[in-house]
Amino acid sequence: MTKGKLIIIEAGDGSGKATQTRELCAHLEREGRRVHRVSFPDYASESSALVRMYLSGAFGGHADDVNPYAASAFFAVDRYASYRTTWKKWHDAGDIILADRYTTSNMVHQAVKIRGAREREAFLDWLYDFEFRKMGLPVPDAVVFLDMAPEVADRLIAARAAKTGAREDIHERDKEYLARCHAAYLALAEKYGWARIPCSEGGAPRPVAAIHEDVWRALAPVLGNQEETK
Ligand SMILES: Nc1ncnc2c1ncn2[C@@H]1O[C@H](COP(=O)(O)OP(=O)(O)OP(=O)(O)O)[C@@H](O)[C@H]1O
Ligand SMILES: Cc1cn([C@H]2C[C@H](O)[C@@H](COP(=O)(O)O)O2)c(=O)[nH]c1=O
Repeated sequence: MTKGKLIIIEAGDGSGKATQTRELCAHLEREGRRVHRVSFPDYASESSALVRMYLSGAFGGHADDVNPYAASAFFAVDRYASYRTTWKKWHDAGDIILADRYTTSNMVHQAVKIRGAREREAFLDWLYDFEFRKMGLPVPDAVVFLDMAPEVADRLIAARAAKTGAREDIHERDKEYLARCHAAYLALAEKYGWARIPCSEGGAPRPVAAIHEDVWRALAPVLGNQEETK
């Protein structure tokens, strides 16, 4: 059976993933494509209980307090539940699935806790085996990395928090950790051929529509887009 396409929108915290996933979904819908959005963690589901405990500091107030294997398992289990209860049927039917974060977030946000290069590689091998082979989650067809400078993302998070009153989680409030994550995103994008889209210049975010145009163009070979951006 031909499965659908699984496209991942990845980036550091507050870098525009939800915004660009929405833009891409709306564009594909205008083209008459069958497309669905999912996002991880799946905060609305009870399957994310351990993730919520971890991010709110129940196991320690710093990201590095929780070993990456344990934390990765929390996120992977949440993904498995979402796949089996929600989007497997759409993927099996040949639809396009747009995911705001995926295993790729564990590859960055958990792997950076491991300082040694050899140990980090061993972790990435373990993670691939755990999520894709043992759990049977689908391997993405394409990964788009939104490259927003950490200091710009930080301002976007602060502006959003001022509007919504949302509290920063243990990852978001650790700026040194977020800078390590950004460096890891750059390295993994290069290593795995993720499409890197520059999202800020001169200390400011690029316009949402301009970023979307680049995302659209980057995905044309995978999605078979018929036309340029509208
Ligand atoms: N290119 C942009 N220019 C200006 N503001 C933006 C841009 N992209 C996103 N924003 C705003 O920045 C904030 C963060 O964006 P968004 O929620 O899309 O990021 P995210 O990566 O999904 O965040 P998180 O990692 O916290 O889930 C939102 O308030 C959004 O409206
Ligand atoms: C899915 C997933 C996420 N993470 C990390 C990445 C972020 O720092 C948080 C989630 O925060 P968001 O602002 O709600 O996107 O969790 C991870 O380490 N592993 C994962 O699989």
